[in-house]
Amino acid sequence: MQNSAPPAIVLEGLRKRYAAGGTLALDDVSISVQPGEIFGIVGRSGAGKSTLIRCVNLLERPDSGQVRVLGDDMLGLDDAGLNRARRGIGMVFQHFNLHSRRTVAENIAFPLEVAGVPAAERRSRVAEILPLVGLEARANAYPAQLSGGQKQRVGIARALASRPRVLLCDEATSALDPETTEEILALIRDLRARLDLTVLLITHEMGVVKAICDRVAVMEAGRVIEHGRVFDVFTRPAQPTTRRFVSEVIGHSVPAETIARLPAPEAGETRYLAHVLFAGPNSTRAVISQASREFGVDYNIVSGRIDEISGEPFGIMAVAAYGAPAKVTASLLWMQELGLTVTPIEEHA
Ligand SMILES: Nc1ncnc2c1ncn2[C@@H]1O[C@H](COP(=O)(O)OP(=O)(O)OP(=O)(O)O)[C@@H](O)[C@H]1O
Repeated sequence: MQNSAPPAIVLEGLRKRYAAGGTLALDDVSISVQPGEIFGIVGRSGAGKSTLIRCVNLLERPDSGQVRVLGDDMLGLDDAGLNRARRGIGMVFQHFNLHSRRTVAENIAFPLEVAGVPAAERRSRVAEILPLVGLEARANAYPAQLSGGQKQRVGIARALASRPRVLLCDEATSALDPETTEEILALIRDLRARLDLTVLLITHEMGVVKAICDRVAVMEAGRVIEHGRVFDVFTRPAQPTTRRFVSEVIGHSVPAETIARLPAPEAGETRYLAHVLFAGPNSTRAVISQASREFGVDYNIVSGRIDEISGEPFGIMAVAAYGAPAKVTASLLWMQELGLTVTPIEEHA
């Protein structure tokens, strides 16, 4: 998705402090999103994600820094300019934010009504959007009659009403069950391709990033601590926080019964359980047997599987290493130097 076109969104050196003397919600944050890209921002609660995404359409104003969207210098626009620019930026919310007394069609038409679009044009635009989100049959339903997934489809349709080129998704699937989450993510991916959208999303779930993002930035305490192609960040996370996020998705804990069946370490030895993740042509099996030979460490392979991100495969193994503590450590460091990612497995998880 990288290309030479100017970025659709550029955030540069953003700082934001809500209260004098309070902590920085954004501390020198810079990201740039290419046209057509799905860019994810992931972080724990309080990391600054909402503040950041709300700075894109200036629902929140940064104290300093630059915000450029589709070529507009957002902070330099007057009210009329800002209204125009905002029509090019749709936003989808976690809790849908629908009007309960308006039908699906009326909810979708709402932003057009606010923008003064004539009724006939509103109707034809709504008729155009409903099939895009699979809601043709529910035009006259009220939000209370819809499932969570359908409500979010309305939220997405409303965000698309003014034909934006940029879609901001603020935890758009966090209120949905896993199956509905998958459906909505597939819909967003499909709409990106059909409507040529650029998507910036925030989430606390690495599963969402793995499912649809091209690139990701990881936030912590108001800063971007790591960013890159999703495949690279998943297979070679550099920061401990990123490693924890990644292990949520690809390093599920090994069942206690499995661990109980593993031999105990002998006197003077240690047993170290880890996930070993590899990408590209490296054969994990060869690495494991070489590590065994060269470091005198026994590797017991507990489980192994192949997964993929954006069509690129990678392998993940759970291993138990047995040997003298210093040798086990040295062998694992050697694997990391080869580019494999080693994450400890909690024995009590
Ligand atoms: N309106 C506000 N007034 C004061 N402080 C705020 C406000 N909004 C956010 N904050 C503070 O700014 C920091 C970043 O919050 P933000 O909501 O951007 O993080 P987040 O990563 O989106 O977390 P969450 O998922 O919980 O919303 C936090 O310390 C938060 O308490």
